[in-house]
Amino acid sequence: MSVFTPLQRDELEAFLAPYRLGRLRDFQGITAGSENSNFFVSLEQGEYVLTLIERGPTQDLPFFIELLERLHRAGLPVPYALHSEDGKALRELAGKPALLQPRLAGRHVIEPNPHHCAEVGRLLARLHLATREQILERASDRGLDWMQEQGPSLALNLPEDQLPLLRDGLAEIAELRPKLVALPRANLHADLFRDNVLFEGTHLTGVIDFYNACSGPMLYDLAIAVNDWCSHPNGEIDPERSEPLLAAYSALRRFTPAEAELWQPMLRVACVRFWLSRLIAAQHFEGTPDVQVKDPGEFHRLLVARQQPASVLPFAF
Ligand SMILES: Nc1ncnc2c1ncn2[C@@H]1O[C@H](COP(=O)(O)OP(=O)(O)OP(=O)(O)O)[C@@H](O)[C@H]1O
Ligand SMILES: N[C@@H](CCO)C(=O)O
Repeated sequence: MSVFTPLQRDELEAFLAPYRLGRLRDFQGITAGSENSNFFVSLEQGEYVLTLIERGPTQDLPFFIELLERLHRAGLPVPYALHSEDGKALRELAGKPALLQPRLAGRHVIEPNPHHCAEVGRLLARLHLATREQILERASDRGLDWMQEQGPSLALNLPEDQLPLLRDGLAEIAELRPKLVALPRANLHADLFRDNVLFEGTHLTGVIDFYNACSGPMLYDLAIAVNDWCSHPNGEIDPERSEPLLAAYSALRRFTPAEAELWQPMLRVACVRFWLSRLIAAQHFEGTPDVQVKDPGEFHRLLVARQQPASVLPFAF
């Protein structure tokens, strides 16, 4: 279970009182998640999720709050920070920045089918369309510069046979950087994995965990999503899932020729990003009880598979 900061009932009750949502019925730490501490909180007036922010610069929290507020107003199924009676959305609990959000319905889908993938494509297009005219600027703290900074030292601990792949991935990012940053931009979720989306049947009911959200090239969000939602266990892309995802997206926002040209490299950039962050997480938390560590090897496999042309962006229709 990934609860880095355990809570006592009385400190939680004191924290919740100013929301005026009734008495605390129950609360429990959430087992999923690997970055922040999350709790399901049952109050007399409903079900909520409490998040204690465990990493990242706290000066960025107003960005997340404003982005989610805007997406909520645009009708997207996202959590948003509730305000306490004195008007505060961002508060503090156990020495950590803390947010209380409505609990969204639905469950994570581990084995998505083409319908789930089409829903994810539509959701991403709606997110980009809702923000691209008036982008809330925030550079990712795990962006291209971060990859170039972290990559070489993380490479030192890699098995010999994995080194060239990472080195080539970083060289490609350095070479393509000017083209990548010139692609059409919007606000991005930047972490749209299966464990950040909720479904009831094939209906998408929630998108959570916006703590990697940033401004950047929209194509990057698609690459992240396709890598996670549409890959076979051997790392290869499954066109039965990637094509509906990309088609549903492009029905709402057409891809540009520049995006089509950079699609394969962008899939690789997204592999490098999560390969590196998982290597860091494994270094810090491997063997730590109750902390979920995701396999860095998964993104090694995906990056191997992405050396061959993997999927085509439907920019022509
Ligand atoms: N608003 C919400 N409504 C319903 N469930 C939620 C909500 N927020 C979080 N959860 C549940 O809590 C789990 C962990 O949340 P989250 O993914 O935000 O954790 P994290 O540690 O910040 O992220 P991650 O490891 O995915 O980067 C989710 O998988 C989901 O089951
Ligand atoms: N979604 C990420 C973890 C949070 O950034 C991963 O699967 O590595």
